[in-house]
Amino acid sequence: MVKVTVCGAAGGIGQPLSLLLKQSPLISHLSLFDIVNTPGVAADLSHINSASKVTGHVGNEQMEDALKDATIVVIPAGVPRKPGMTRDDLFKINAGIIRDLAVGVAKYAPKAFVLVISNPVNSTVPIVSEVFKKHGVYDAKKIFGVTTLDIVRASTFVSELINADPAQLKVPVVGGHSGVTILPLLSQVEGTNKLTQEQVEQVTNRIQFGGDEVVKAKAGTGSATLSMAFAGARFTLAVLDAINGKSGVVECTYVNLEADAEGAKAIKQVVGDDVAYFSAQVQLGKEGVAKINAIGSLSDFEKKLFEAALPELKGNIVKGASFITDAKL
Ligand SMILES: NC(=O)C1=CN([C@@H]2O[C@H](COP(=O)(O)OP(=O)(O)OC[C@H]3O[C@@H](n4cnc5c(N)ncnc54)[C@H](O)[C@@H]3O)[C@@H](O)[C@H]2O)C=CC1
Ligand SMILES: O=C([O-])CC(=O)C(=O)O
Repeated sequence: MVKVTVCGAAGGIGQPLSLLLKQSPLISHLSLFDIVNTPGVAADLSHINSASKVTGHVGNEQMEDALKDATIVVIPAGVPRKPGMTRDDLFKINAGIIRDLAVGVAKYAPKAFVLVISNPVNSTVPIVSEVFKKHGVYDAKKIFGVTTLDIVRASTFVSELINADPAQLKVPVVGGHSGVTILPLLSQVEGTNKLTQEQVEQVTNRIQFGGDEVVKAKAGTGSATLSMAFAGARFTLAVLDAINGKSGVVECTYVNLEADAEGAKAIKQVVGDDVAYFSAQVQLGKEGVAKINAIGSLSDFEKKLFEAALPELKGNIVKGASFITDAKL
């Protein structure tokens, strides 16, 4: 039995993400949790003729049923940005939402893989980790920040420039998931040597601020939901493939570097000892993180991007972790 619970399932990301997951034969029970509207979403999705069972759960009193025995918990719960806001501006509201959901997961599904979509990801992942530590159920190998949308965007934008197939083109994007902390490594992609430095800088900026492009176009009605649902489903299905024993599953994802002490060594040589969380190319296995791959070679331009990213990333991590370490749960 593979149960996947989506927390925030009635939202802009939650609904299309649940639709995509309903199509997967790897899932036997899709459990939809939110503070509103999940009975309707669940009734609707349950008419789709794929094998999985769909259940809807609303509010804290139904949280245990929603979460218990879950193999994977995906969390797109919380408020999205409006124009003019940074992802960090969401901390005020989303930190508390993520803390409370993490307490529920730590109590009712302590062995689940937790996939955090809610922003600011750079801080919400440390929040989940610290809650799990306080409950004595922490396993760094199983808690992931979903940065797949950065990878999806990078494949799209770069392939337009080098005339490649976007579905096949892999562009590593490491670091964090906000503005300058998003670090696309174009120099590692075959075919990008054709680009001028100006093109490299422009497309790097577009990847870093792709979220803002959508926020602006949606003009106050929210941020990326459909492309995020696609990216979230891709990452969830990759985790499921790895759980099912598929080898060679590698995705960029934001993890605590403790998840692979050996792999972390090479990364820390580049980012320093005091960066606890980093999105890297991660090999996924049955137990979660199997190996964190090295960052690889960087161009001079990319080295400068790292310098700009690290102070903000470290600040975001400390802000998230101390929200829990300084609190009583
Ligand atoms: N990691 C990434 O790449 C991306 C992250 N996001 C983030 O995802 C989050 C959700 O975005 P949208 O779906 O557009 O927002 P939305 O407002 O459309 O949906 C959020 C859902 O969360 C629910 N919710 C609120 N508090 C809850 C709680 N305590 N328990 C369960 N559910 C709760 C709401 O009722 C709502 O249905 C935002 O924080 C956004 O910034 C968005 C795009 C990309
Ligand atoms: O930009 C936002 O606020 C939502 C997000 O994380 C993204 O689209 O990458």
